[in-house]
Amino acid sequence: MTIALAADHAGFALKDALRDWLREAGHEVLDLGTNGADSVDYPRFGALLAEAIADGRADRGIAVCGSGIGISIAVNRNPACRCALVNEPLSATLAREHNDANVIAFGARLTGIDLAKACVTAFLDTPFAGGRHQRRVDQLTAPTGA
Ligand SMILES: O=C(CO)[C@H](O)[C@H](O)[C@H](O)COP(=O)(O)O
Repeated sequence: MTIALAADHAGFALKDALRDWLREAGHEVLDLGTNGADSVDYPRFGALLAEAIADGRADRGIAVCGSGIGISIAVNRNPACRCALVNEPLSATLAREHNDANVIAFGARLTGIDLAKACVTAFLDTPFAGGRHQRRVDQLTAPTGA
């Protein structure tokens, strides 16, 4: 499984820490930037991450900005992505079980590295439950939304 990561300037340090931790654990990682504290715009990095999911370069994604809000909105503009903003591990577990989320987002100004690692572990280890949840996920991508 290849995991893509992207962040704006507010999220790059948490993104880099998660990238290094995932690589040390043996995961294939695609780092889409940004790679420093110079101010950049989260829509661009959210779109880069979403495109990597949509074209198959990555199976899962992790998006980080200051609050996690802006970049999760940006990722979710791409219909290939179901991005969940998470602040604690149960949300990451439910995002997988119920929503088949393929991207999670963090707010680096709100969530520390240890909590983020626990969320990522839940995100990577939890399968989609299917069943009634599949019907609802299908509705997310249906042309009418119904
Ligand atoms: O999009 C956001 C808020 O919804 C992110 O937190 C951004 O990282 C934030 O807006 C960046 O703010 P800054 O003052 O330009 O660093």
